[in-house]
Amino acid sequence: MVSRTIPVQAFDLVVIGGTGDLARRKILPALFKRFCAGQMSDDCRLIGAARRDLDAAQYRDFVRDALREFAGELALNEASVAGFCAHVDYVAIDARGDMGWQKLSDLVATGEAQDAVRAFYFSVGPSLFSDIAERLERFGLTDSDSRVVVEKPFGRDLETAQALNAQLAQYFDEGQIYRIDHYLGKETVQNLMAVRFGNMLFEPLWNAQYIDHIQITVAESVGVEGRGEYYERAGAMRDMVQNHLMQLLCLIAMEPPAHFDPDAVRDEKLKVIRALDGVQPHHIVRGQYTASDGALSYREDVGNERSKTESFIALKCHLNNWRWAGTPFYLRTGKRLSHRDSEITVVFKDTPHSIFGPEAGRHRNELTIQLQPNEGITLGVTIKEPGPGGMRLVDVPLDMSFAEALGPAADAPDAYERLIMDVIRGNQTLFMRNDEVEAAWAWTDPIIHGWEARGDAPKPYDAYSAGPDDAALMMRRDGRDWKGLEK
Ligand SMILES: NC(=O)C1=CN([C@@H]2O[C@H](COP(=O)(O)OP(=O)(O)OC[C@H]3O[C@@H](n4cnc5c(N)ncnc54)[C@H](OP(=O)(O)O)[C@@H]3O)[C@@H](O)[C@H]2O)C=CC1
Ligand SMILES: O=C1O[C@H](COP(=O)(O)O)[C@@H](O)[C@H](O)[C@H]1O
Repeated sequence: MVSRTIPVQAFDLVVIGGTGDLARRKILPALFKRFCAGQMSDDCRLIGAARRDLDAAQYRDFVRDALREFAGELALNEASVAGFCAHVDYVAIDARGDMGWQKLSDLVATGEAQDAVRAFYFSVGPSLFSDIAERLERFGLTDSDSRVVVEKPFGRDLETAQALNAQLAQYFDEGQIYRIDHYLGKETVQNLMAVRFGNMLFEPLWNAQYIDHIQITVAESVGVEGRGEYYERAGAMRDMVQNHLMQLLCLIAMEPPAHFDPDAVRDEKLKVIRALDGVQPHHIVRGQYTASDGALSYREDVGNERSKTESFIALKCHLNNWRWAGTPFYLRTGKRLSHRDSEITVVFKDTPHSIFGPEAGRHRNELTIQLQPNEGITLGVTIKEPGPGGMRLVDVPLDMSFAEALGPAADAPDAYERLIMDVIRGNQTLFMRNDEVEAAWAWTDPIIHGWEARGDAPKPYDAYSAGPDDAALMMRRDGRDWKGLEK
C-alpha cells in the first residue's frame, strides 16, 4: 500500500552520486514509490550524475536493479518500473574536474518544465560539497529557487561543520539548503509533535514537576553493514547521538512553537540543544560488541584489532532550563543489540501520597512512544488488581498500535519519500538548520574530547545482548532501569 497524495510541482532532481549506495538503497526507491503514488507528473526528471561512464540506457538498468533490490513489491510491476525509468537520465561528471558539467547544464536547461523546481541531491561524501557547489554556480545550474540536499555526516566536529556551512553559504542561501536527518522524516517521529501539541492531556504534565525522567533508546540488531571505514571514524556518538537522538530529544523537550513552520520549530529545537549541560564522565558508558551467537566482533567487522571506536553509547544528560531542571534524560543507542527497538519512554513521578497503604504497591505512569518497529503509543495506567482480595494496584497498558488503530492508512511513506517531497514543496520544517547542527556539535565535541583525553576504551558487550552491564549499572545507581530492549 502506498499513500496517495496530489502530485507536487514539476521538478528536476539531480542526484550527484547517483550510482552510490545511498542512491540505490534510499533515494531511487523513495522516488519510485512517490511515482507509483502519482506524485511525479510527466514532466518530472531524475538525473543521475557520477564519474562512472554510463549512458542513459545503462543508468536505467542500474535504476531497475536498485528498485528490484530495494523497492519491495511495487517493483514487481514491470509497467511501473518502465514508467518510472522514462523519467530517468544520466550524465557522467567529475565533482573535482570539469568533465561533464557543461553537458549537465545543457541537459538541465533543455527539456526542463516551466516553473519546475530544480534540486541537487549531494549524495556524496562532504569533502565534495564545496567543489560541487562551485561548479553548479559556474555552469549556470542554479538560481535563487534551486535547492540542495546534503546528507549526514554534516562534519565530524564543530569546526568541520562550520567550514561546511561556510562553503555552502558562499553559493546558497540558508533557505535553499536542506540538511537531511532521516529520523525527522519518520512518521512516528513527526507524531511526537502531534501527540505533544495536539492533545491537552499531556502538556500540563510535561515538565520536571511531574516527569521523573525520560529515556530514548535507538537499538539496532545490525552491525556496521560494510560501512566499517566510515564508522571507525564516527562511532555511535557521531553516527547517531549528535543527529538522530539529538533530534528526538529536541522534539520531546522543546517548548511549543507558535506555528508549525520551519523557523518556529527549529528555533525551539535550537533552544533545547543550547540548554544541554555538559555530561559528566561517569554518566557515559561506551561499548563495543564482541563475537557472539555467530556474529563477528566489531573489531573483525571493521578489520581493526585495536579499535577503540564505540558501537554503543549510553549517557545521562540534563537540560538547564525552567521546564526540565532536575529531570534527567537518558540516551542509548548501539549496534548488534538484542533486537531493533527505537522507543521513547516518559516516566512520570509517583503520586505524592498513597491512600491505599504500602501493601497496595506504588506505581508510576509511563508513556511509551514506540518509533520502530510496530509504531504506536502505550500509556501505562494504574488500576485495581481484579479479584476479591484487598486493594492491590496493577499497571495496565492503554495501547494504541497505529497499524491497528488506523489500518492501511498507517502504512506511511518511508522517511526519504517524505523528505524528498518536502524539498520539492520547499518545506524546511523537517530539515536541520545551520545553527542547530553547529549547536549539536558544540555539545558533542567536549564529550568526545573528554574520553579521548582520558584514553577510555569502550566496554565489551556480547553481540545480540542489551549492551554493556555498565549501562544498566548507571541506571541502577539512580534507582531506575532501562525500558524496552530488555523486554
Ligand atoms: N549509504 C547509506 O546508507 C548512507 C549514506 N550517507 C551519506 O551519503 C553520502 C553518500 O554515501 P554512499 O552512497 O554510501 O557512498 P558511495 O561511496 O556508495 O557513493 C558515492 C557516490 O559518489 C560518486 N562520486 C564519488 N566521487 C565522485 C566525484 N569526484 N565526482 C562525481 N561523483 C563522485 C560515486 O560514483 P563514482 O565513483 O562513479 O564517481 C558514487 O555514486 C555520504 O556522505 C554518506 O556518509 C548517509 C546516510 C546513510
Ligand atoms: O543514519 C544512520 O541511521 C541508521 C539507522 O537508521 P534506521 O532508519 O534504520 O533506524 C544507522 O544504521 C546508520 O549507522 C546511521 O548512519
